[in-house]
Amino acid sequence: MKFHSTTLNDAWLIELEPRGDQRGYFARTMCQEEFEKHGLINRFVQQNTSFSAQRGTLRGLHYQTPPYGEAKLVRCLRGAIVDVIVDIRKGSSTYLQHQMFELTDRNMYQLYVPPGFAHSFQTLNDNVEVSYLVSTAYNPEAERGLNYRDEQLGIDWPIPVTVVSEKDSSWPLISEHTQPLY
Ligand SMILES: Cc1cn([C@H]2C[C@H](O)[C@@H](COP(=O)(O)OP(=O)(O)O[C@H]3O[C@@H](C)C(=O)[C@@H](O)[C@H]3O)O2)c(=O)[nH]c1=O
Repeated sequence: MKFHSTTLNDAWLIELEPRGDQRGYFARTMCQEEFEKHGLINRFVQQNTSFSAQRGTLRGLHYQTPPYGEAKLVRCLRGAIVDVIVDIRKGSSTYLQHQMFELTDRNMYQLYVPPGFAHSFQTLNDNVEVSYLVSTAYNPEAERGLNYRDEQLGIDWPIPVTVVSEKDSSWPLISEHTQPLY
């Protein structure tokens, strides 16, 4: 695995290193030792998969409040997505900055999202499957979101949003929060 730093503190774009032969390829997608060497959380408690039928579907931006913050390791198994993450850690020098990454079933990239980040993705084609590991169990009481239309975030979604859950269209704007986000 190759670890590429991003513009955001502690978030990493991880490039798989496939070993090819006449059958196809083999690649590691997570390695406790290599993750530890790079200072990444290397213990995951849940693996999730989601399928989105329609191009333009948006999920997010989601996070869990402390002490239930999660690291996520995200990979697109079918189709393509743009994955957008936002640093919501108040003391961080990249606070409220976001970055967008294209993850596809071909490009061998996966994204490591540290705790204290809001996470989202938009699908770039129909029938998209995304799989991700998380380091903390799902806790509905700690579940929060940023609004994908929040102008303060200024996210330039690459294509029109076609499908979004009611929950995700109703997250408050950052300016409406009276407490720190994270
Ligand atoms: C996340 C999650 C949801 N659920 C349930 C709640 C609900 O009934 C159904 C669908 O949940 P959601 O609408 O939150 O699914 P979704 O919008 O796909 O949520 C996911 O979005 C991406 C962007 C992330 O970063 C993930 O961590 C997760 O929050 O599944 C679980 O049972 N366990 C879980 O771990």
